[in-house]
Amino acid sequence: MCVSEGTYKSRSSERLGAKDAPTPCCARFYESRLYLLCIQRVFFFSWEGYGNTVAKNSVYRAEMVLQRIFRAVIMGPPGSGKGTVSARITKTFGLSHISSGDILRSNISNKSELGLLMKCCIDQGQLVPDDVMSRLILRDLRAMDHSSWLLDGFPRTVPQAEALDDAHSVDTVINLNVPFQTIKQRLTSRWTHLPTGRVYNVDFNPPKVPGLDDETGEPLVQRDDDTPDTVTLRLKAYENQTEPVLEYYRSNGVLETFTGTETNMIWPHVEAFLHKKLFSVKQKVA
Ligand SMILES: Nc1nc2c(ncn2[C@@H]2O[C@H](COP(=O)(O)OP(=O)(O)O)[C@@H](O)[C@H]2O)c(=O)[nH]1
Ligand SMILES: Nc1ncnc2c1ncn2[C@@H]1O[C@H](COP(=O)(O)OP(=O)(O)O)[C@@H](O)[C@H]1O
Repeated sequence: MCVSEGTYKSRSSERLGAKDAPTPCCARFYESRLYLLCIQRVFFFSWEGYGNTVAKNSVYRAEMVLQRIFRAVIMGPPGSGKGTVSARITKTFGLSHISSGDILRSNISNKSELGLLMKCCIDQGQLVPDDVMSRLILRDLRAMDHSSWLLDGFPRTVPQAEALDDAHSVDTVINLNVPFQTIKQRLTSRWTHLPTGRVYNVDFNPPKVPGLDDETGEPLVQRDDDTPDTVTLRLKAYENQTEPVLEYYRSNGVLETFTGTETNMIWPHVEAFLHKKLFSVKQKVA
């Protein structure tokens, strides 16, 4: 169901408080005549880049082939290493990786009107409205009915988590708990290969040739929303809108939190946890 402009505004101001009520970008989504058109496009658009990512990731390691579908979500503040850890999870366990940010950026690169409105939200450090986002992701998940997946960047609000729950059951939620101070420095030195979402960092994992993607040789870019001011706004949005989702999953008994300041220290714990989790899923089925 589409949320009306009035409903959206009143829900948002309840959640954010009057001073944080929706700012021009999101309001423009709803005021614009484009809105209905956007919703339709969310249903019918197809993204080649996204299809390729899914295809690449669907090669399962033989020993990890599951007899039951396994669905996971990875959460954490911007820059906590969700993309980096997701790449390791997909490589090790063969889950298909779906990144909401990559899907949005792929849409933006098409220069559609919907994409421009999304870019406006992203560049202002705001979240894209829930109903647009939920339709976008759930539509893609419907096309993966028989796959195990790892969802990165969605849900980011409680209504998004509820929309996901209505459609799919989530086996586990991996929460990367990394201090904000660590994050700020990482994001301003993040370089991204936009077509695949591969990320690099001048300190942590620099590309072999500065400025170029290791696999394709294509140029890397710094994201427009990785500036210090926008990072501050994104962290605020995380605190206000995404932290309640952690509580939602904690009370559902599926949240697993990993705390630290370095991905290389966190990763072995995530890997061991998933090994155990996947093994127990397999045992239950056998
Ligand atoms: N210095 C440092 N950088 C890291 C570490 N882990 C990830 N990064 C970098 O931090 C940035 C943000 O990581 P990313 O996986 O994109 O985080 P996401 O925003 O949560 O998806 C990227 O440039 C990564 O290469 C780490 O342990 N140390
Ligand atoms: N589930 C979502 N709901 C609303 N907005 C989203 C969602 N996922 C991504 N976005 C938008 O895209 C931006 C970039 O997301 P992402 O690539 O996941 O960033 P990061 O990995 O640094 O947290 C977010 O700051 C937000 O504006």
